[in-house]
Amino acid sequence: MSTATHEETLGFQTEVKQLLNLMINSLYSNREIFLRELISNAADACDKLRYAALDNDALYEGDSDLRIEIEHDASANTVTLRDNGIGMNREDVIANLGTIARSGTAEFMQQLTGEQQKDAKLIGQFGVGFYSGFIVADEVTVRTRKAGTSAQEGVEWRSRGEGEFSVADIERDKHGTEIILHLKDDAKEFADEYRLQGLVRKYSDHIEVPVRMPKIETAKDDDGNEIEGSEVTTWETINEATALWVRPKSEVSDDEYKAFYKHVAHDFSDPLTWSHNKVEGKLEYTSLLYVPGRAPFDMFERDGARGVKLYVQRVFIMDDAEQFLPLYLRFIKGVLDTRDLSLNVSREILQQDPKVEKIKGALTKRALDMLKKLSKDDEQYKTFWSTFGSVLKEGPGEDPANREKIGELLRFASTHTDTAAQEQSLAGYIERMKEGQQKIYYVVADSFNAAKNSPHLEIFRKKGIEVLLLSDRIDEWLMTHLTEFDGKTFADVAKGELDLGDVENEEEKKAQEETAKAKEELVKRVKEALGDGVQEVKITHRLTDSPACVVLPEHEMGYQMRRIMEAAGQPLPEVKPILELNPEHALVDRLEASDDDAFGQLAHILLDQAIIAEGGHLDDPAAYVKRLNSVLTA
Ligand SMILES: Nc1ncnc2c1ncn2[C@@H]1O[C@H](COP(=O)(O)OP(=O)(O)OP(=O)(O)O)[C@@H](O)[C@H]1O
Repeated sequence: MSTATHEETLGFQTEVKQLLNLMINSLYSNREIFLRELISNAADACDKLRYAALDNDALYEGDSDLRIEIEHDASANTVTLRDNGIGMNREDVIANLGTIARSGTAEFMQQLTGEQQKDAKLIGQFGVGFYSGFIVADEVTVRTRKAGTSAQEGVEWRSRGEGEFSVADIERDKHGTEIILHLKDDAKEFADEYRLQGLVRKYSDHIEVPVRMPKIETAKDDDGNEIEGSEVTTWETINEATALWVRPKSEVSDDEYKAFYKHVAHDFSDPLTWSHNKVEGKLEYTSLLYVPGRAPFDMFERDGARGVKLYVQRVFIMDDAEQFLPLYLRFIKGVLDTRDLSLNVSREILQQDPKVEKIKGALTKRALDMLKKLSKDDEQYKTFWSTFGSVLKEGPGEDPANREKIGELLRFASTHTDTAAQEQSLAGYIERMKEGQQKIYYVVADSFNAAKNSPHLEIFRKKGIEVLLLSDRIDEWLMTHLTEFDGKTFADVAKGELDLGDVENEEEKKAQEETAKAKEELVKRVKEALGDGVQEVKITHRLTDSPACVVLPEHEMGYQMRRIMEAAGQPLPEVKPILELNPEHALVDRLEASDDDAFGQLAHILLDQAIIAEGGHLDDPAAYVKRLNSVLTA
């Protein structure tokens, strides 16, 4: 090494002193990040040289093989990081390694409280960069030369991190930067090959610049003894050195995408599909999102692992960054790599950063588009729906802005096929709608069979109108949020007035009114007999086979939701049903012809049966059995 000349000692900018102090105190428990920070700077320097060399190949000085090298010396307690990137001249060194040039730095420093935890969060937001070397080192030496300058224009920077630093001119034959960390006594653990390798793999695996470490091999004689002086150093690349998501889509094979998925998701099976996107402009990010082929064991655990692996400029930041996708897409796995966040971003900061919301919005759209594409493949989509459909049903409630897009992805069982398989899309339903039908009809019950055989479907079946058969626990909740799709509203066939729209003609409607009028007396008698047990009694044309059914007022909570809430220990005010009678039914005729005593018995039986058919529980089942038996034996 040549002698240093033009040596001067300079003071750090006040903010640097504050930052150094703070960092050393608040980041102690997280100090291994120094390596990530320095590798990241070195990789940036390589990126910058690569970019500059696009116009001027000579900047490579014959060495275009960009790389980062890490060496350690356990006896001297040093760790050295070397890159052959852009390097710095004297002016750069003083500006970059003596000040913090970012605007707003002084204001930022004023927010610091001296409280370790709070400050650690803030500092994460700020970014510690080069100065993080002082978390583990009590002295840092930087030797650097800017690519394209002469060997005499090298610079050496030294500091103990205590308020001042020295700079001197040196001769340096290679461009690029070398940083020597003289480790503190309590940080000697980092002068260890395996520790360093582990950290490189943990944090910098997908930095595309190779990070190399020396491997010293010694020749052996015939007896297996090492031959002195025969040591040969070879350089071994420690990281994978390919950021898969950075490569253009056209250059990545399906097998590579699948292999990478297994690595990211810790899954042994293949993903169903993926979506790889690079976005430039106001937001700059690359995302690679996957739909797994199977559900993780903790999908329904609220604090189970979810979210994407977050990288900032190809540097790994955190696993399970759940802020970038909504909860109803918690099954999506993948990587987000962005330039818009700081390397030291923490979970707390992610919650506050408005850029995070924007990226989340964009990723949500990507994920929904990916699912839409997947839905074109019936077989694949069946697998997806049976695995994750019930999670996706949380979507309309959680994300009203994307309700329509989510609506396109939903699949239901329906009277179209009358099977339990949830395979009908809303678009398919709308295509099959009857002329004059304005609404999408559905019924909710505790089980598929209860839904399928609900008396409320009778008129719909007769008229050939399709009804969605809903029986998942989440369905009623879903339907309170899914109020509209493609301009069509939804109607629960067991609630409110039956409205078949223009499917019924004027003549039918008139005939119904006449029947209702003719049965006014019957309705009055039934109401008197049932008293408080019902809210109202009506003549209905919903039914063809059953004598009666119970209906809830339009905006009342449905029976399925009531039962779920009651089971969860939530008391709900009692709701009285509306009893609707089928005027065409023989039992209703019999009721009408009965005398007072038998009339009362039969009216109660009809009400109780209608409740049972609905999947409801009777208040007094023994009384029902008794009444039924007395009618049967009469
Ligand atoms: N290995 C390097 N080669 C060339 N320049 C470097 C190197 N390391 C640091 N620098 C220069 O020093 C500057 C300051 O680095 P520092 O890490 O403190 O902040 P930063 O990289 O700008 O931001 P961040 O806090 O996000 O890391 C860098 O912007 C870069 O110009």
